[in-house]
Amino acid sequence: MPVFPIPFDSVPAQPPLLRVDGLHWRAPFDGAEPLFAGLQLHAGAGVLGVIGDEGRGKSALLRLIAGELRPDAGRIQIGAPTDPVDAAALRERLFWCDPQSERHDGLVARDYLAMQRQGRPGWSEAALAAQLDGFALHEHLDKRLEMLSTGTRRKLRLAAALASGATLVLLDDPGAALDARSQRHLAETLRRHQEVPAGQLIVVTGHDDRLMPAAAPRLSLD
Ligand SMILES: Nc1ncnc2c1ncn2[C@@H]1O[C@H](COP(=O)(O)OP(=O)(O)OP(=O)(O)O)[C@@H](O)[C@H]1O
Repeated sequence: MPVFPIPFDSVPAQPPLLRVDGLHWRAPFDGAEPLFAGLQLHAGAGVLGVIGDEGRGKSALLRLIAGELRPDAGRIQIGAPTDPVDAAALRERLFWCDPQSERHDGLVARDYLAMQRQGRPGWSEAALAAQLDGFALHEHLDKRLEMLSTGTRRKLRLAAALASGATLVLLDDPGAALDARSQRHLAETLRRHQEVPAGQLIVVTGHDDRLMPAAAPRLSLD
């Protein structure tokens, strides 16, 4: 297992939207190696790729950033240091697109989207429409999530993430289980976002950087 520190500044000229300082974490089971030992990561608006083989800690890093896992040591800050830290403010700032989640599977797709829209002042109907077109989701909007294929469910979650307007969007292995057309659409969406990031950071994990815009910075966990 790799052990860091990695000094990493994706776009040093911009104010960071994500700061990870001195992150230490190991999985809570006997014999687990530390996955992060002093990770430093400051990233500004745009796309950040987190690349690594199986088990390198890509999902764990996103869960640590999302607050689902507790760091053993270190600080994680989303947005400016002066931003409020209550749950509503965090919801505005963060969209965590967890592909493993089954939380919303009983909802009809358009109700899932309506629920995700709540409490997100940056939500964009235009961005949502572009994602529904790009991922060919219109015909699925009246179905419950549990009736959808794995790929379609993932596309629906990605559409919500990309419409959310959250300051920080975390996409865990978004290319997995996507058809070729959807992969092209996602790569194009990320490329455009890298060109015009509009104050938003999208963190994308993957085993390789196929989906990443050429200009986007990468953090390798290998
Ligand atoms: N929520 C968790 N609780 C306990 N251990 C975890 C948790 N998430 C990950 N781990 C452990 O951390 C290690 C890294 O797993 P992780 O899923 O982050 O890797 P990954 O790079 O995302 O791999 P993959 O490409 O296979 O998804 C594994 O040993 C895993 O068992």
